Amino acid sequence: MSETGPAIVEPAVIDPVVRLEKLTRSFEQGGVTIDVLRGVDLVVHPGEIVALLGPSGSGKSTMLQAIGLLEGGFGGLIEIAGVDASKLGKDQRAAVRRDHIGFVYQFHHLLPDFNAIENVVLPQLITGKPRADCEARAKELLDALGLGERLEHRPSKLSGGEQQRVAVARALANRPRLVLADEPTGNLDEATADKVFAQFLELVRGEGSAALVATHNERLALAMDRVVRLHDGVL
Ligand SMILES: Nc1ncnc2c1ncn2[C@@H]1O[C@H](COP(=O)(O)OP(=O)(O)OP(=O)(O)O)[C@@H](O)[C@H]1O
Repeated sequence: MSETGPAIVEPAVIDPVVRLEKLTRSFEQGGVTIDVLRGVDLVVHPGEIVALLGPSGSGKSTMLQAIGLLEGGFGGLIEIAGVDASKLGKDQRAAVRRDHIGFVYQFHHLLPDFNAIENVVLPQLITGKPRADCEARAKELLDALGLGERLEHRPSKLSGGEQQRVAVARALANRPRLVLADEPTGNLDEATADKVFAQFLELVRGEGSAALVATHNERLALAMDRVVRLHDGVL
């Protein structure tokens, strides 16, 4: 021990991946105002995998759109990786999405004219990374998802579960700090959904990303680190 005693180690200050405070969103429909989100508070920490449950129409997708910085019209605070989104313009929001967030939807939204590996390479190319590195990363992810023999297949030649696994690889390609998933296995039969979701969780955990997963499925929710429920516009 030195004369001055042991070094004092300051705890590292790590920003939450997501911080919402009093998030609100209303929609006008036929002259009626519907208050969908009425003051949602949420913190998601780095590497944490959170299930977002709630009945149909409770606002789960609306919440993911807010966090994904996909739409305006929200009240309250939305902070992503320590950045206050309300202070950002359109291009800066797009940059935060590109650098920090990966998306998986209920339907895969893969580009039909590109094969599996190309679908995972494309979102990486816009970051300016060399193509060979993008391809190596895509191959690594698709291999990990058991699609090593399907790299050259277009989406129409893949099964529903395989298509969704390519979508998972695409979401993780740029090593996002946060994955937003909206019913990621909602379009699959139960057995396939369980298998794909287990692979999704393993990969997200292995990558150290945080995830917020909207689902109706209580069984899937139990496999995650924490469950939050949206009810009457609040968590
Ligand atoms: N662009 C919009 N214009 C008007 N109303 C909207 C709009 N988007 C969503 N809503 C309404 O907001 C409410 C919440 O919708 P949202 O899709 O977020 O719910 P959800 O919990 O994801 O539902 P589900 O589980 O069925 O997907 C619904 O009543 C919906 O009709």
